[in-house]
Parts: sequence; C-alpha cells; structure tokens
Amino acid sequence: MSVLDRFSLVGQVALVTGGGRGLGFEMARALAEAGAHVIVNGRTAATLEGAVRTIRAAGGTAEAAAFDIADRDAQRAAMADIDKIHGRLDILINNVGARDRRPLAEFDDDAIIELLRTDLAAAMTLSRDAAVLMKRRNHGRLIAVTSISGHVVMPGDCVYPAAKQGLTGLMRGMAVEFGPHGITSNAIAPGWFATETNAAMAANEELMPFVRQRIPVQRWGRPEEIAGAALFLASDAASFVNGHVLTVDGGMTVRM
Ligand SMILES: NC(=O)c1ccc[n+]([C@@H]2O[C@H](COP(=O)([O-])OP(=O)(O)OC[C@H]3O[C@@H](n4cnc5c(N)ncnc54)[C@H](O)[C@@H]3O)[C@@H](O)[C@H]2O)c1
Ligand SMILES: O=C(O)[C@H](O)[C@@H](O)[C@H](O)[C@H](O)CO
Repeated sequence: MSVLDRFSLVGQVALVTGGGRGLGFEMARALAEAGAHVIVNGRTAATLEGAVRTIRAAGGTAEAAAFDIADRDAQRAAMADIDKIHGRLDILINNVGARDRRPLAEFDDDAIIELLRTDLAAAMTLSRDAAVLMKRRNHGRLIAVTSISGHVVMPGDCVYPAAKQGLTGLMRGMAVEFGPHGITSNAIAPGWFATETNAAMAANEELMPFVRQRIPVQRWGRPEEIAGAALFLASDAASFVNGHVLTVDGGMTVRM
C-alpha cells in the first residue's frame, strides 16, 4: 500500500459536529473527498443542507444530522440512528465550540455550567458512546478540536480556555483507555482562523500589526488550512499517532 493510499477513507463513516460551516465544514469536506460518508451535525437544518449539497456536488457522500450536541437525549437518538442506518462509526470529530469570552468575575454559575456542557461534557458523552460502535470493529478515530486557548490565553477569557484544555485531558485519557481497542484519540488545536465567527476581527485592519507581529506567517489562517490535519489524524496514515495535539496556528504559540 502506498503512503497516499493510507489517506483513503473509502467505506468509512464519519460524524463531524458543528460541520455546517467554518472549520467543521472544511474538515467534513476533506473527509468526504477522501471517500468517507460524512454525517454533518449542527443545529440549523438549512445550513446543514447547504453543506451537504456542496459535498455531494464535489462527488462526496454526506447527510445532515440536526441536533444540539448539548442535549443528551438528542445525542443518544443520533447515535442510535447512526448504528441503525450505517451499523458503524469510524471517525468522530468533536468540533463544536461555543465562545463566551468574559472575565471569570462576570460569569454566573449557570453560564459556567452551560459553556462547559457544550464545549466539554458533550464531547465526553458523545465520544464515550461513539467508542462503543468503534470497539465492535476494533477501529476508530476520535478527534477533538481544541484551541491554542488555554495553552496561551487572551485577557478576560477563562471558561472557554478551561473547557478546551479539559478536552485535551479527555483526549489523552481516551488515548490510553481506548488504544487497546484500535481507537486512537488526538486533538487539533487551531490558532487564529478567519472563519465566519471571526469575520469582523479578520477584516479589522487595526488588528493587522498585531497579527503580523505575533503570527510568524503574518496572517490569519484560511479555514481550508485545517483540512489536512483532520484528514491525517482520521486516516490510516496516523495509525500510530495517539494522544497527540496537532497545533495549527502559523507558529503563533512558539513565538517569543
Ligand atoms: N476559528 C478559529 O480561529 C478557532 C480557533 C481556535 C479554536 N477554534 C475551535 O474550532 C471549532 C470551530 O470553530 P469555527 O470558528 O469554525 O466555529 P463556528 O462557530 O463558526 O462553527 C461552529 C459550528 O458549531 C455549531 N454549533 C454550535 N453550538 C452547537 C451545538 N450546541 N450543537 C450543534 N452544533 C453547534 C454552529 O452552528 C457552527 O456551525 C470550535 O470548537 C472553536 O472553538 C476555532
Ligand atoms: O479558540 C480561540 O483561540 C478563538 O476562539 C479563536 O476563535 C480566535 O481565532 C481568536 O481568539 C481571535 O478571536
């Protein structure tokens, strides 16, 4: 088998949470291009249908799964559907990440719990349930989309970085727990990407001197620049990579 063949995902089934737009969509598109059938999750059916149409138009296969990942009943139902319809799940990319940037002093208890539920606990329960399906085939790829946040922090941001670094811990724990079952767990830690969410910041010329100074490649990441990392970790090319954080940040976090 050539090294390029090892990137093939033909015959595999993948679930990408928050895959309707942004980094999630780029990762979903890449997995489909490599041959996986991709289940694209998100909350807005119309956005998901658009994403699915784009993937299909490029020759891939995909379907939409609209549910709120913070809703446990909806998670359970989605996993049961995947089992019933496909009988397998090879790849799970936990990409959803809600942002609520405020100093800790401004967070009330409910807001803390809500952000941790969406950004951390949801990935924990979804991964645990996905691993049940993956164990049956002795093969699986669990990928968490974390962040450089927590490794470094922006002033006035506490709960989001805590959730993201919690995900790193989860990923490492699962690497050890599920490794014997042929399931690898890894994380992708994006830096500053010009996704829809960051559009206003990315268009802000006043921020560019900061960007040029702090990011060695001197620009924002383009959303499609996340795709290679996801395909690598999802594929057989990364069969011996387990418990790793792949930072994709143009060098931002290694610059002094
Ligand atoms: N864009 C960046 O620069 C950057 C940097 C570091 C980390 N990240 C992380 O990468 C991931 C994707 O970032 P993005 O900029 O593409 O985000 P985004 O906000 O544009 O996209 C997230 C997607 O998740 C969906 N979503 C949100 N909450 C959901 C829920 N409860 N259930 C189902 N779907 C839900 C949204 O509808 C959206 O489609 C996030 O986890 C984010 O924290 C992004
Ligand atoms: O996880 C992160 O670090 C942020 O959520 C990113 O979305 C932003 O790119 C950056 O902080 C600029 O806003």
